[in-house]
Amino acid sequence: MKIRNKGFEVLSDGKHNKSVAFTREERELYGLRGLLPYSTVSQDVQVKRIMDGLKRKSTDIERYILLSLLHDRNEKLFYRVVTEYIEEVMPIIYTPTVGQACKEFSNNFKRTRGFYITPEDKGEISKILDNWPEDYVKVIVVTDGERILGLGDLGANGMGIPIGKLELYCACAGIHPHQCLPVMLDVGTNNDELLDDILYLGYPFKRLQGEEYFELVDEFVQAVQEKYPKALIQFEDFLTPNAYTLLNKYKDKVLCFNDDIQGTAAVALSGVYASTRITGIPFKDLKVMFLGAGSAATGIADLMVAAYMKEGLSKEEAHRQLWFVDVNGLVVEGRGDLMEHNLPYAHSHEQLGFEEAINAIQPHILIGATGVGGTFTQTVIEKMTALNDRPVIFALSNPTSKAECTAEQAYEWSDGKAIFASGSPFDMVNYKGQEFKPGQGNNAYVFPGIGLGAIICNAKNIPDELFLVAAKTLSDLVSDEDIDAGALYPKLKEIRNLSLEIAVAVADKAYELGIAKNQKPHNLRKFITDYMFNPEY
Ligand SMILES: NC(=O)C1=CN([C@@H]2O[C@H](COP(=O)(O)OP(=O)(O)OC[C@H]3O[C@@H](n4cnc5c(N)ncnc54)[C@H](OP(=O)(O)O)[C@@H]3O)[C@@H](O)[C@H]2O)C=CC1
Ligand SMILES: CC(=O)C(=O)O
Ligand SMILES: [Mg+2]
Repeated sequence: MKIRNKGFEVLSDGKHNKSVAFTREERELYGLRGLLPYSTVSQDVQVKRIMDGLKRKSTDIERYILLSLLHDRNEKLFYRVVTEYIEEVMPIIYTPTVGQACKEFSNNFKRTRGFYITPEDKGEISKILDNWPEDYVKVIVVTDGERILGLGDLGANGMGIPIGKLELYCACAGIHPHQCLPVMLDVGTNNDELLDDILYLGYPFKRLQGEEYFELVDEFVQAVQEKYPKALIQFEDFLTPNAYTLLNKYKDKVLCFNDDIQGTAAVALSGVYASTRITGIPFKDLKVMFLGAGSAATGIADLMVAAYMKEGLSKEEAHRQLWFVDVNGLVVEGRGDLMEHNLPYAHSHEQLGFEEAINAIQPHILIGATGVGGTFTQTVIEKMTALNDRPVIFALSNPTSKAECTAEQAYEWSDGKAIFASGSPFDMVNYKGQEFKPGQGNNAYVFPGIGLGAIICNAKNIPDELFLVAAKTLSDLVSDEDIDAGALYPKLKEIRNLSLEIAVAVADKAYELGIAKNQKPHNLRKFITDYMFNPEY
């Protein structure tokens, strides 16, 4: 470790600070004598102090604040805690608590993290980007805060999402923290409550829209390309029409992806693959019904089409296996209210309500991505159970309050038959004396590994093949023991290894496709392992 500062500056530099873990020699060297209490403790003991501190807090938002202050104070200790206790800590730094943290972002704002761009920066984004202190940014997560989880337009308060996603990049895939850049494209908000709140810290105007909006995003993308030409841009939580416009504009030219469309697709497809090991239904025969026809659901369907085609189905046959229901009922031909991404799935059929549609289509799998809690009612789950020995139910909406149904409801209403996964975590459920462990169908299982693979090989772009290979790799890592327990995903505590395996597969595929700009290392797995950030002192 190279530290140039002395004394208090060392202790207030989160990147290097070890606090009471500084040894006698280090205290002498960095001018810390007299500035710390006598005892020198190990990082293990510091981890224990933090975990004890978390237990003493009475709410998750207080735990979020404790961890966020730790992140500022001592980066390595923060990542040791997150890496070692990922199952306990992920629900705090990520969904569901990050939803609450975003709502309260302005109120709880203490120390800045990340980069803010507003319409006032037009023409100067490149210049102000020079204020960012790091030279080697590799991963950028950017949002404009218009669709934060299922919570709607949270404006600049949505900054909690890029921060949380990048924390997962470092903890789950070992990206180096100084190579991460959270970005808030603060183009205003249409949320009147925020605009009326004197504590709101964002750009206090209505959202920039149309041409001007896309020009600002374009200037940002160009500025990043110039300053950090190897950086991956992850678009996150944009409103669906903008999410698609931006993805279609940049996906072939820039190293980027939309996590809600493509990351979610990979994690859901992985769960679908795994479900076939439980139900015994061949993948190509699966009929899937989506509730919600936005970016998350359509992204999944589009990747499933590619997966079906790999199994020999034609594009048209693949589309026919996938059915959507939205607020206005079954998505069918001739409906005048559909968006472009819905059209391939608007089949010739009479228009029906959700429950009638389940009866008519008889899906094996139900995937909810509505952003509306409770939309999988008891009747819906009972209908799915009447049609299937083992109905597969994904309630993907976040945070927990927006889940289409809870884990407990899925198991109770299906009399223990449902194979269930949700976007936000649920605890184990005991139903009629049997223990059920719900899976977490969240893109957090895949985006860190996909991003790691893409930056390691310096991919030109991220085509669908890379998401397909990520999905397959993850599903192959679900153990027989997990499958026997009805789980669709491996245990979260294995996430670092899962991300490594996904990264290897993604980079390998990029080399095979000829889109990797870096030379292929002799031993790709070792090369990636050697790169990965280790939070131990
Ligand atoms: N688990 C995971 O990894 C991920 C989960 N998500 C979650 O998915 C949710 C949706 O995100 P996204 O697709 O981007 O949002 P969108 O707003 O694009 O999509 C929501 C869709 O649901 C429809 N809808 C709303 N209410 C109902 C209802 N009562 N019945 C049927 N359909 C309804 C909407 O119709 P209309 O437009 O007509 O209102 C729209 O088609 C969010 O909660 C988000 O947190 C997203 C990404 C990843
Ligand atoms: C998980 C995620 O990306 C979302 O809910 O938007
Ligand atoms: Mg998202």
